Amino acid sequence: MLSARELARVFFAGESDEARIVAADAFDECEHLGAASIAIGVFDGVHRGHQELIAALVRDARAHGCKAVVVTFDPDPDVVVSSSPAQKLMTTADRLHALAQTGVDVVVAVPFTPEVAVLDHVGFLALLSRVVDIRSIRVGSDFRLGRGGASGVAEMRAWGAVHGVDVYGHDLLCEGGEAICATRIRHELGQGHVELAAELLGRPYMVRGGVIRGRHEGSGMGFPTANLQVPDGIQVPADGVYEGLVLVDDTVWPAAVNVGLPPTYADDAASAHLEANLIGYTGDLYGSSVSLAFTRWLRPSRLFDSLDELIATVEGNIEDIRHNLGEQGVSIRD
Ligand SMILES: Cc1cc2nc3c(=O)[nH]c(=O)nc-3n(C[C@H](O)[C@H](O)[C@H](O)COP(=O)(O)O)c2cc1C
Ligand SMILES: Nc1ncnc2c1ncn2[C@@H]1O[C@H](COP(=O)(O)OP(=O)(O)O)[C@@H](O)[C@H]1O
Repeated sequence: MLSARELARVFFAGESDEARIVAADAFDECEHLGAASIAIGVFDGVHRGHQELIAALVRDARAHGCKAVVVTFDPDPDVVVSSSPAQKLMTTADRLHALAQTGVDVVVAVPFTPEVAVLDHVGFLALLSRVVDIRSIRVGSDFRLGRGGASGVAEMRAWGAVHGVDVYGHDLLCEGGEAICATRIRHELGQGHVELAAELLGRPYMVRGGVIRGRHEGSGMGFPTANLQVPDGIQVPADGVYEGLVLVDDTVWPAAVNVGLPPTYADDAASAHLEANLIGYTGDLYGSSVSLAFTRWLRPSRLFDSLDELIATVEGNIEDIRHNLGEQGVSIRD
């Protein structure tokens, strides 16, 4: 099992080192924050590439003797401008929370309204100047802003030259010869490659959800499962069986996870689509909110001819996980 500190990081459950968050609904009333180096982006996933860019932002701020401010959007612009938005790696709340743990001073969420969507860099930077006195700007080298992506690094540099603001186009961090980006991570999750996704993210992929009632058959089979309802629009890894970690209150439990309609019970509408057996847990989870991190792909879900075979196979998976992650919960506050 990971250390308490690492587990807290997986679930963004740390309480220290948190930056101030100016949420989108507080943007209009936000007081002026003073001089700042800023980074602008959506930052879905807050993956290793984002983390590297933000570490460079913190250095920019130090060099300019001012605050480090991450500027992001709520909602994710893709949800507003695209007719078929991608599944997201994080809710906005988690995105802001994860950004607030990167060592910056402030995270500002700009409300992504239709009016903001049409602004080019000149209009957008004027809007931002209401809350910060911009000293430097750092964006990914492929960054685009405005209607049809009208403004990029070159346009922002030209603006910076006039206003005495340094503009840095940050080279995208690569892994395996390819840039790390949210689309790539979504693709890997869609293939069930949760270990590769974790390598790109810098931590295991995590979703949160409420525990709902299922067919109540798990307990009878010897492995009760918490059925999770993940918010709409949030990506879930490909159907299959995984090893995972589940956070309940302050405790992380090793877990055996099934994603997708169980093939053996596919015609039962009450079957769970995402369920986890928490190893070592006894109690009632109905109605509670839990977080689930995917640590290892185990096998595809399959159709079993007999119940005994299903139970023996799942018990084998649980045994494997118990061996790998232990057989009890670990507090993240230790
Ligand atoms: C680790 C794990 C692996 C599972 N693998 C399969 C599988 O391969 N095929 C299948 O039909 N169901 C599989 N299941 C789902 C079980 O059939 C399901 O937990 C059981 O039917 C209870 O459903 P309920 O929670 O809706 O009562 C798996 C469940 C778990 C927790
Ligand atoms: N170790 C455990 N792992 C998961 N859920 C557990 C565990 N122990 C008790 N539970 C409880 O049992 C419920 C699951 O029981 P189950 O028979 O599978 O019913 P359902 O079909 O409603 O999920 C969970 O929602 C939770 O409240």
